[in-house]
Amino acid sequence: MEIDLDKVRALRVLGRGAMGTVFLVADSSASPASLYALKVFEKHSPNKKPDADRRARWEVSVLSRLSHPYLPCLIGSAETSELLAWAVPFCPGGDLNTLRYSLSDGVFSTAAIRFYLTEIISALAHLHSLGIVYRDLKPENVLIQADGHVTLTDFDLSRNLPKKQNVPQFYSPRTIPVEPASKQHRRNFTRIFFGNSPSEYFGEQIKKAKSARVSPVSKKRPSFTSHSSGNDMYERSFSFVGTEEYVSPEVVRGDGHEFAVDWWALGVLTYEMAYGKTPFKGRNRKETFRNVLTRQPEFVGRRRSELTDLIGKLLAKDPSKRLGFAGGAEEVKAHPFFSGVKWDLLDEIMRPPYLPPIEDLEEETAALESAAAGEGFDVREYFRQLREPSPAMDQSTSALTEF
Ligand SMILES: Nc1ncnc2c1ncn2[C@@H]1O[C@H](COP(=O)(O)OP(=O)(O)OP(=O)(O)O)[C@@H](O)[C@H]1O
Repeated sequence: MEIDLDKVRALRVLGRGAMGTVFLVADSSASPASLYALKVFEKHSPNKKPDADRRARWEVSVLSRLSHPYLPCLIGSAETSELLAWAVPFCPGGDLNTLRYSLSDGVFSTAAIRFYLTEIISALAHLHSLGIVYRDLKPENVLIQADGHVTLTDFDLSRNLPKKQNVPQFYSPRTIPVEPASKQHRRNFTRIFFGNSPSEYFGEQIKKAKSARVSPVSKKRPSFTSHSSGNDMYERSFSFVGTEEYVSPEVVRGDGHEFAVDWWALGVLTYEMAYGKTPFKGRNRKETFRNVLTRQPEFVGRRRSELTDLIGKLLAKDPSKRLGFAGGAEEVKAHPFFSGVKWDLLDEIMRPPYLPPIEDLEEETAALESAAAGEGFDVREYFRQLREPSPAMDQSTSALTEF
């Protein structure tokens, strides 16, 4: 659907990321007016990351293919000479990271972990079935819908892994760009998208780490190789992307990676939900990556259980030994931690452990009322004023730009 930006009033900024600004908007072209999240990418922003244009369009194309209760759908998009904007359903419940911080002890109960994992696995299974590897699973990207169920967000780092055909051979080493931490994360997470091997970045450190590796890594490698995952042959990607504490050993090593990176990230996320911290965090990035390569997760204060067994299997350093590598999502679902889960009836049977507070939900009604009363601002004007602030800048927009 083509969104008519003349009919859209932005009510507030929901968040900012490397790719763009996300607004809560009311669209009066529908009757009654509808509320959604509008992600806006500025085409000519001076802070634009290399390749951002392609990644923004990629995100839109991924969204247009999704149809799953725990994944966002593309409501519509709009493009001007300055902006690319796309709309997805608004999730009023915040994200899993914020939710964890709101808990008194900062960790989820085993039952809550099982609930969230089943929905995330179900969403990953759908992505993988489309040949899409997500590559950015972390609590901040797990949003909570109004009914307490999850939605994964942020697909600009995802990647299509085409089935093996004629394997392209191209590989051009270049300097490794590290994305500056532009996003106001609640913790110091920097997303990384290196073009190729990170070894230049690591220097000596990676060599030390490499010497501790169990499986030898070929020094000579093509940009793509193939292997069998489930019933299909998929290529592997060699780009170095992800979020520091969530990147897998094969990404750190620059070995090439495929769907198993998502199962690794699921292991990190599960650990964080259970222990309130990620398993490999070091004092700096180099130490974190060395830990990713060499250190085993510590299960301090917890008896060995199906949960710790699941985490250990998802965090297998060798991707070919990792849960989910050979058998995909079905293999992960079959782990004893999920015994009794009715995977086909998740929405009907599973009750969310937490629901967004009623005040947060009432925001929707209030937002629609204020939009009907003519409040809000034009997103095109918002960016124009950011570029050329004028003394006459509208008070409400001014406050929002300082958000
Ligand atoms: N559907 C939504 N409902 C509510 N809030 C949302 C929604 N989508 C995104 N947000 C908010 O906007 C923030 C930025 O969104 P998103 O992560 O998609 O942007 P990004 O530019 O791709 O970020 P990143 O730097 O992680 O790539 C999120 O962290 C979240 O707080």
